[in-house]
Amino acid sequence: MTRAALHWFRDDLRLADNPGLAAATAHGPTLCLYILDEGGERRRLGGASRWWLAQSLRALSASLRERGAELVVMRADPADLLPKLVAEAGIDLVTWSRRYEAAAIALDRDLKETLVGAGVTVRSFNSHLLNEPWQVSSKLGEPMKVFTPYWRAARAKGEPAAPEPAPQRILPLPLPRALARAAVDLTDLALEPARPDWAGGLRAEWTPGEAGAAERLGDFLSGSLGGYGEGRNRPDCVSTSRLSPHLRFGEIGPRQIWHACQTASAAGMAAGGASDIDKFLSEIGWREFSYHLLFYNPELATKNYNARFDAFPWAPETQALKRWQRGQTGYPLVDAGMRELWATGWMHNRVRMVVASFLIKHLLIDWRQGEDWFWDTLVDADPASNAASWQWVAGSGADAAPYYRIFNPVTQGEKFDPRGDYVRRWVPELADLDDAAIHTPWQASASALRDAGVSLGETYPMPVIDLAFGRQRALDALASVSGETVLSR
Ligand SMILES: Cc1cc2nc3c(=O)[nH]c(=O)nc-3n(C[C@H](O)[C@H](O)[C@H](O)COP(=O)(O)OP(=O)(O)OC[C@H]3O[C@@H](n4cnc5c(N)ncnc54)[C@H](O)[C@@H]3O)c2cc1C
Repeated sequence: MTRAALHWFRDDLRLADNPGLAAATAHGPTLCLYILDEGGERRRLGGASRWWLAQSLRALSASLRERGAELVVMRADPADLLPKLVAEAGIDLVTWSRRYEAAAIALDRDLKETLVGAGVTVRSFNSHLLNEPWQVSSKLGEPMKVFTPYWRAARAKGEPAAPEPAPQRILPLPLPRALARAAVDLTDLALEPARPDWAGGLRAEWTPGEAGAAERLGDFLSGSLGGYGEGRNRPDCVSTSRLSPHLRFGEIGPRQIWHACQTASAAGMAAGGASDIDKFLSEIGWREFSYHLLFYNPELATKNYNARFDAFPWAPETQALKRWQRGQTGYPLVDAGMRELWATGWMHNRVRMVVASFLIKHLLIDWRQGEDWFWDTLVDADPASNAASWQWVAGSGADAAPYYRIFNPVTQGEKFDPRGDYVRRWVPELADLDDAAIHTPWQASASALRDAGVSLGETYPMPVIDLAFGRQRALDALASVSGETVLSR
């Protein structure tokens, strides 16, 4: 029997450290396939993610071509397409990297059953995580609910396997003639915005694809890893790796990041010391923990992890949500973050926490509205990390920040953007205010505002809500569902 393989690319858009691709190409001529599947139960990708996906597929296609293969792209229901394709092409091995959302798991399970029933070998692999959700558990064998013991247990498992290099050459398996017409050009997928083309800021900021991810990692290890433990809180400098969208689409995997940290450190090439590396890897640990939570709580993006929050008295829909989305709340740090998100598809973690807390607590808007907006606008919108992080800020999640921890956008700005550089970059109409007023324009004197060319209510909005009022309203709302009275602190 001739040997022929198919590797189905999904959230593993890379050649190196891709064990499914390696197994397929070692088996025989390989069909490299990506399917855009928008019909099933899986959540449709948001706009920024669709843009990223288009660039990433383009990069993957070019790397495959350099190694002799083609990326075949189709828009289809995988449950229909794959059995037909495998039969037509005489494929006897199908490989893929595992996914962890309930709808994807169900699809993969059913498909595997069908293919195996047809005599095809199906092999699935882990390329997305250091540890798959079921590999870490409490001493009683139960899912973990608290990050610190989770991460301790994960680290106790030892070093992750060393990443495999990319295959040098790939023997291509041509698409059978009967299905050739089902293949589409990337542009036919209409993943990128046309009119209006809002992606200019994304293009300027990012280089999607495996090579772009490797470059980001290299720059980080020799740059902002130094002092990461402290610096990671500063949105006014490049203080973190910005690897999140690359990880989201599997252009790089956590095993590669882990080993690159160790190698750079051993070679004296890492800008940071052991504590910076530990802190950085523990952030990768939060990503792992989020997948652990998602796997055991498939409705993490829509349902309160802590059911006590089901009765939470959210405020009725107002214009406030729109003002938050557009970066027009009148609080400079919040507005800077929301505008950075709109322009680049990304926002610094510290600012994500501040804008999320402001929406949920000061504006009393259901965290799901914020999660949804981030899902549409983030290039790193991730089914696990986005949902887990929103629930973390809301206080409804696992190991969450207590609901009564309410970030004050003014003091957060003064602490983490002390000279106002971040605000000046993203809220240019405030650029000429002096440092003392940059986070509180409504408190500036009339002459300071005039000198800076700021006219409140015209060139920049008045605050959408009074902070003390919003804070107390949030605490009262909490008391109504928990019976806890939290004194203002
Ligand atoms: C409300 C809210 C929503 C978020 N939504 C997402 C999301 O959709 N996708 C996403 O990847 N991250 C999300 N995060 C987590 C975090 O903000 C981003 O991962 C981080 O800002 C990405 O920047 P970086 O790559 O420079 O991070 P670095 O500091 O360089 O961290 C390295 C990697 O660790 C992971 N990581 C870091 N912090 C976290 C965290 N708190 N939770 C989970 N993983 C983390 C990311 O994969 C990141 O790339 C969210 C945080 C909040 C508060």
